[in-house]
Amino acid sequence: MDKKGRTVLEVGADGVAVITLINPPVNSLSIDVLHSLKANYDEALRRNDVKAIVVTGAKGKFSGGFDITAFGGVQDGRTAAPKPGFVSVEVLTDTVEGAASKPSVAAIDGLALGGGLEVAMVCHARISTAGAQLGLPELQLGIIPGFGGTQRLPRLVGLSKALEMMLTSKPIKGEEAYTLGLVDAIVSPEELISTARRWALDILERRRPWVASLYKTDKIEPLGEAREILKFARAQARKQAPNLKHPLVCIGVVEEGIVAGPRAGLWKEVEGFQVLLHSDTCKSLVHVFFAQRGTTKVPGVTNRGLVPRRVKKVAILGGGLMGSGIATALILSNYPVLLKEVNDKFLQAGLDRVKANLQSRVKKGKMSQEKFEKSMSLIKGVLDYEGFRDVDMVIEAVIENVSLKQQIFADLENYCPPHCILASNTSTIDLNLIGQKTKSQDRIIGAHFFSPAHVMPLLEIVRTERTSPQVIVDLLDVGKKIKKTPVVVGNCTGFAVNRMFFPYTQSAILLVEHGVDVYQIDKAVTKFGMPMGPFRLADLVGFGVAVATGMQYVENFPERVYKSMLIPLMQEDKRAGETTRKGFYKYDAKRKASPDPEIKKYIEKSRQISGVSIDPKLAKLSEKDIVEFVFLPVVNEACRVLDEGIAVKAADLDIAGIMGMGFPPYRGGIMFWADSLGSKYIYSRLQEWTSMYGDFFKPCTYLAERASKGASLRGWRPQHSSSQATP
Ligand SMILES: C[C@H](O)CC(=O)SCCNC(=O)CCNC(=O)[C@H](O)C(C)(C)COP(=O)(O)OP(=O)(O)OC[C@H]1O[C@@H](n2cnc3c(N)ncnc32)[C@H](O)[C@@H]1OP(=O)(O)O
Repeated sequence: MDKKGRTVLEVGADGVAVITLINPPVNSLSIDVLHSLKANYDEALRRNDVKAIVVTGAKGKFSGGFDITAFGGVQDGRTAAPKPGFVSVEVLTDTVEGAASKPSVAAIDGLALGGGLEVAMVCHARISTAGAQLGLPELQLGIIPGFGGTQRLPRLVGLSKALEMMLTSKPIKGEEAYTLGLVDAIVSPEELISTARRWALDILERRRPWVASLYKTDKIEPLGEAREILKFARAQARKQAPNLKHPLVCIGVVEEGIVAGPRAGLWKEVEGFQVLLHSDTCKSLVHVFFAQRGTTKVPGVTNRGLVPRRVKKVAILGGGLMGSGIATALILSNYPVLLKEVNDKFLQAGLDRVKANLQSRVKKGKMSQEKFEKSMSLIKGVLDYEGFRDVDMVIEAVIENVSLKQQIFADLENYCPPHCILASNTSTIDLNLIGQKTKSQDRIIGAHFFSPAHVMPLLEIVRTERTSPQVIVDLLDVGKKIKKTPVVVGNCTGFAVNRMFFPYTQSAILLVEHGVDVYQIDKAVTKFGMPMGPFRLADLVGFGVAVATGMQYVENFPERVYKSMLIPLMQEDKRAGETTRKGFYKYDAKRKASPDPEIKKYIEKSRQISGVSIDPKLAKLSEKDIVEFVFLPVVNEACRVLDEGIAVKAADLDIAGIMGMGFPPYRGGIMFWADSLGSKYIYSRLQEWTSMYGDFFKPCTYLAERASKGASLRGWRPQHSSSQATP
């Protein structure tokens, strides 16, 4: 079998051996790289012409850490992993760090993450470039550092900072690493290797200290203080991520090192790593890691060798909540933007919203005043189309009105240059309809942002059967530049996210009409990991939107809409959600939600209209049952979305749900989670509920087929990856 990566050893006339990690694209530490690293180290330590060692990574990147593609194989036993503790203790601690006669220096450029930084911390000094990223992001994958990072990082930067870096998974830049003492010098990329070589010789000749990080004690806080820090970190972890064990394991392992000594800590790390590697959380988060990177791989589009065209100027139509949010996202990434409105008043309001969005960043310390001013200088308000003659992309974000949008697109065709991308932020209207009065169907595309657009990470890119691949590639590139995760989907009611999650509120309402408590549902769903339950979400979005969306669904999927008057009844009484201070919850002046007993009367009335009576079986629903009632219809709709080719692959739906709705990533996404329950189980539950509560729950053909074979829901790719899909 082909080897996956290697290291090379080169010995210079100065007696310094440079060992280079080579495994593109990020020089990850595959099992082959680790074996090769050990072999080269053994050789360097053995050879008489080698006095000192420098470790570095090829092509300006030290290492992105352990090879994440190897996780699956190790988890299911296909890949023979080295025995526990072999890399961490035997190779890195006892051979490299413990080398009695030859010092090692890490030369870091680009990135040193996870296992990469752990290898560097084992060296006796670290030289870095200013822009390099250093961090231990293992927790984002559901594991803890496994090559001694939990022990060495606190000894190099102190306990508080080390815990912060590990628990948030956020890397730091070389400059900060130098201030903290994680690296010993900052140099330019050109001087990196030569400085590291000299440094290694200086250590050998005792002109610089020979430091084994594992045994440093000067940065570690005294025991009493350390215990307080650990206690605080534990409380925070329990509060922020009550469903997750691995942050607590990490804190426990760090504590062991402080209380019982670093070697005991190393072994506890080995033990914790092994257990977590096989956890469902790790499997889910690794899936999410690759799924997120996979959204930009669209068969028939991104494999054609098309190069994204440069978008130099963007125009946005509409300065409302969405338009101003989109404008904010664009100027934050240095795109010059024209914001068009219909009159001065609206225009000023739009510009003010953009300003407020940026100011809130300044207030939170996330943006400097200088960057604020620079960003604001990139936006220009206009009232006509004159400035549109040299824009490369337009994003329309006006109200959801078909004839208005048709007129706008016809105007755009007249004013914008012929190459200009014509995007709409519609969340409901058919893009074919929007472009009906133009001859530019090939450059019409959906750019569906989620509110608030400058914060939410998802960008649904909606293609019609006529959108050209070049335009999709262009928008994918813009999406990446404005730091969104783009997911390419087909044209249908609600596209992927809203369509999948329409049944989310629907089944919750069905349960309520059958006697389940509103707040019990929200509690079960938030405990499962959603940022908020369906009722709190409905309040946030506002009932106006809920009713309008509901109508779209009744029109397009009448057979599977649960028709309830609950929301319209409340809306009639001017309870329309958070903005009216009353919805399913009541809100105080600070918008804090609390349950409202008054909603009982609306529920009673809507129950009567629906002709539904309280079902005593549902009165004692467990939290698990509530979660399944709410999410299995979402899975059912997701299956339809996949089967119709609206989504290219199931993993895209996982990411869409995570990024667009806040589905907990540690459950892997909606389809990944569904497969953990099994298609047979889901099918049988939906069937049972269909017989009891009607066709709202009826499993779709795709789900029925998969269940009959006992097959996974994800392991299938649509034959037609086109956007064409009729609901
Ligand atoms: C024992 C140890 O303690 C355990 C570990 O080390 S676990 C690993 C810890 N390391 C990490 O978590 C880092 C993960 N990687 C990242 O955060 C980012 O990829 C990065 C910052 C390195 C680069 O980001 P960016 O430049 O935006 O490129 P990105 O698209 O993410 O990655 C480029 C490619 O490298 C791959 N890649 C990145 N890190 C990888 C890794 N550690 N292993 C395998 N592949 C990796 C990506 O999958 C992607 O592949 P693709 O082109 O086929 O999609």
